[in-house]
Formats: sequence, C-alpha cells, structure tokens
Amino acid sequence: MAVFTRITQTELQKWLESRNCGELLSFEGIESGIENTNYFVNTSKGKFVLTLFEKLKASDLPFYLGLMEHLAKKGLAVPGPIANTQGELFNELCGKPATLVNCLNGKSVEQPNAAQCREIGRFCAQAHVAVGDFSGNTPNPRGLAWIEAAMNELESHLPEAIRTLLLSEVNHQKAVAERHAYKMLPKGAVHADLFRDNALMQGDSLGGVIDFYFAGVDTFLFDLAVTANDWCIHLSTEGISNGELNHELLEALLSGYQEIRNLTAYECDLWQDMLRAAGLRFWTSRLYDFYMPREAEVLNVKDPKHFERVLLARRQGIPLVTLLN
Ligand SMILES: Nc1ncnc2c1ncn2[C@@H]1O[C@H](COP(=O)(O)OP(=O)(O)O)[C@@H](O)[C@H]1O
Ligand SMILES: N[C@@H](CCOP(=O)(O)O)C(=O)O
Repeated sequence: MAVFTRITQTELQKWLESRNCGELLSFEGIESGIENTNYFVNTSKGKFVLTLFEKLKASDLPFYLGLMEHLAKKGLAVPGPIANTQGELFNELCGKPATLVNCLNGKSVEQPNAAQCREIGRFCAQAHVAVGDFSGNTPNPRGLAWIEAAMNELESHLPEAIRTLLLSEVNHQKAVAERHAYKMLPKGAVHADLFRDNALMQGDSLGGVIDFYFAGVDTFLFDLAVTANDWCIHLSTEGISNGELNHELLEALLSGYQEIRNLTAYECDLWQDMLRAAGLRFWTSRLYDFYMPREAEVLNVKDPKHFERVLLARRQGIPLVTLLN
C-alpha cells in the first residue's frame, strides 16, 4: 500500500476549484505506486489522476511536468498535466506539491507479446524524436554519479560477492563513459523507467505511458536499453525470469523503434554496454531500497536479485548487436 498522504473531500474540492475540470464526484487512492501518492479523481468533466509528490521537490517538477506536457502536445500517448487558472502545472495540496493529469485507458501487461513490444519500441523512438526541441536539461537523477554514490553508501551492508560485482560493473561503465563512441551518442530528455508497469496497453495498442518521475537527460540508447531489459525479458510460462532476453520480443522492440528512428553506428557499437548500464541502474536502486528502505516502502521493495541476474546475463557478451540489423 502506498497512499502516503490521505486527503479529505473538502481539501480536494478546494484544490480543484482553481482548475477548470468540473465538479468533484468521487476519488479513490491508488495503492500500487511506490514513489508518490496517487488518486483516481472523477469529476463532472471526466476522469483524472491526482499525484502528490512525496520525495520530489517543487523545484524538480517543471522538468518532469514540462516534459509530459511537451510530449502530450506533440500527440504522444502521455498524460498531459492540467494547469490551474494561474497557468501552473502544479501547486500545493496538504503541504505537498501536487498535479492533476488526464487518466489514460488501458492496463499494464506482465507478459507482453511481440506486437506490444513493437508498439513500445515505436513509442520510445517517437519520444526521442519529439524531445529534439524540448529545452529542459535536468540530468538523469539515477546516472552513474548517483550509482557510484549509492554503491559507496551501501558498501558496509553488502555481501562480498555483490560488492565485487557492483564495483566491477561501475568501473566498466566509467570506462565506457570515457569512450569516443559514448560521447557521440545522441541524447535528450528520456523517460528512463519505461517498464511494463509504466505503460497502459489496450490489447496490442498503447493506451499511454505514465510515471515520468525518473526522467532526465541521458542517451537515447540507455533509455532503449532500460525498456528492452524489462519488456523483452525471457519469462517462463510461470512468469519466472533467468535474466536472459527473449530474442523474438527484442527484435520486435528494435524493429518498432527503427521504423521511426534509425540507430547510429555508435549506438549499435554500444548496445551491449548500455544493456549492462541499464541493468546496473536498476540493480543498484533495488539494492538501495532493499538495504535502506523508507518506512512506507518496506512492503513494496522490488527484488534486487532479478537485476543481478539481468546484469550477469548482459555481461556474458552474447552478440546481441546482430539483432539491431
Ligand atoms: N495518467 C494515468 N492514467 C491512468 N492510470 C494511471 C495514471 N497515472 C497513474 N495511474 C495508475 O496509478 C498507478 C501508480 O502510478 P505510478 O505513477 O506508477 O506511481 P509511482 O510513481 O508511485 O510508482 C499505475 O500503475 C496506474 O495504475
Ligand atoms: N521500475 C523500477 C522502480 C521504479 O518504480 P515506479 O513504480 O515508480 O516505476 C524497478 O522496477 O526497479
């Protein structure tokens, strides 16, 4: 359960008055989130999602909400924030910065098929093209600097074997970041957490992508690798993963992507390294949440072992680059 902040009908009604979104009919807390407090809000004008930001500061929000607004205005399936009468995309509710966005249709899938992976590949590329004229420049908050700092903070909590693997991969990624090819990778504001649970599907079509609150400027290839590691993971019929990729799903994702945007030679060169970087990113954050959970997060901690297996599988150097062509 992750409704960290409880609101009353009167508080919400008052807050909604400054938005042209109709009369409040009902609202209901969403239990599945782990970062923010979310409510479904029904008004006489439609269905919305209210988000109260639990960790992000007001100064962080113009980037995230601006990115969502930018993509929504370009026609991507992204919830556009509803501005208040002062033109603000967020303002305080119960002492927290809060925003109201459109409620999208669809539900997340656990075992995607190839058509759904192709669709998400197309979305990813469309977003990469669409941010060409987005001016926000907040760096990826979970980039290599954060990973290294988290690793240092975790050091005394980790078993020896995990510490060694983590250090080895951080050192590898630091070397990758120094390479000419890496410096030539196209970059922009990316979602950086485009997991299955952040996309709402309606059959094989995309209802929309939500949860931009780990977005930041990073390479497009890293964003695609994050997406591939989750959407194209090999799952047994029981839904269990050994960390390997499902090549049929990966081919679908990459060909959907390349229908919209071709990967450069530098991107093809660094594909394997970015799959590793994406594995490292989520292994580290899950280790961090596992060893240093916030109180209300204890029940929602995600399994770090999964991303340890992902990282180990990507380090094996199977020539995945052939799937890019
Ligand atoms: N714009 C939206 N449209 C429809 N459902 C949404 C929307 N935003 C959030 N949700 C629902 O709320 C759940 C939690 O939202 P999410 O942004 O993932 O929370 P958190 O960042 O706290 O993990 C989602 O799984 C989805 O069911
Ligand atoms: N996708 C990340 C966790 C981020 O949480 P979210 O619910 O805000 O997407 C992971 O799986 O580790």
